[in-house]
Amino acid sequence: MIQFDTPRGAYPVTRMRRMRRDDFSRRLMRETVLTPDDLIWPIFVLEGKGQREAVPSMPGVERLSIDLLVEAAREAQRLGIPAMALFPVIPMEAKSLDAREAYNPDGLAQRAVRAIKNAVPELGIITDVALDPFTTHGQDGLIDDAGYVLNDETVDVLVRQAISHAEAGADIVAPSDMMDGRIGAIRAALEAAGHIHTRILAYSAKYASSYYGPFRDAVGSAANLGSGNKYTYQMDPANAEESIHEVALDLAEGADMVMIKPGMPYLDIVRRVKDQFGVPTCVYHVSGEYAMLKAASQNGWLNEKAVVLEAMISMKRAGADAILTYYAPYVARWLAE
Ligand SMILES: NCc1[nH]cc(CCC(=O)O)c1CC(=O)O
Ligand SMILES: [Mg+2]
Repeated sequence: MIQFDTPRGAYPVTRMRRMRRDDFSRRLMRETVLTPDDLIWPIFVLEGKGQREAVPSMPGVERLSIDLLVEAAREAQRLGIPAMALFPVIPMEAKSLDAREAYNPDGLAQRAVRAIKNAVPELGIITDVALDPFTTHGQDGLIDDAGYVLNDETVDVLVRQAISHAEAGADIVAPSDMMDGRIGAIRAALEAAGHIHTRILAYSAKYASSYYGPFRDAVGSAANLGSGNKYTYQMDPANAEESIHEVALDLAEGADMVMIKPGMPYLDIVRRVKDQFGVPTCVYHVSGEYAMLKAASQNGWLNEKAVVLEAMISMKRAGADAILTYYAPYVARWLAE
């Protein structure tokens, strides 16, 4: 037997395992809790009636027509999920170079908002403010002859889109495009139009991530984007300090909440932002993260419930106040068991 002539640290006065021994003491010292209040449920919305389409790269996620979306909203309410985020799937014939369908008062997103607010008024509705579902090229903005995404011209369209969402009854508008100055422009327009209660969830630190692939399949922008990329507006995954600069600007321009995206590979950013600003901080557990966990679970390689709940608690532990995740209804059901 090895003989130690000096005490090994603080042992045995301090035995870290004492508190871990029993369930009651583990519960007493648990630092982070997860509840359905932490969840935002993203849903893809389709034209038509009674339409339900699977997303091949996201097993378990479906695109729903508005009538079925309203059923899902009732389910969210029953499960105690505070809010839903809507992502419209726009038919090719409604896409254009100027993305004018984005601010059509009778567009798919605007009709979806009205239908849900009519049926389930207490459920928070978040709309995506970005042009990629509406452009023929799949970029989040208007482009010049060289294909460069124009900032200020795009912001003008985003403002019209955000106002049309607020007029339809959206509680939160969420610009996910990464143009400069759009938060300030949208805030000013909302105030001027009397929408002083409409919250802005700013995608402040949105990275140019390859984890968005399944989402682009789901909304059908992958084919339009082709071999294009979003490097001239979304952030470089190598950067962290820049996220602080981005968040500071969006808060100064009037954001109520900020979003870090993607989720698990970017938890260092979540922690930095939360520590630095102490504002409502959301994290987007994106489509590729969903696809990875789902695929491994379907193969029997991971225990789905265990790994998903671990992913959720990790995002909260990093400082997230709310988690936007395709797993939201699963998580709410597991928490209710
Ligand atoms: N405005 C685009 C948008 N909004 C949400 C996502 C991705 C979300 C996900 O992967 O779940 C994207 C993709 C992109 O930037 O190309
Ligand atoms: Mg910015």
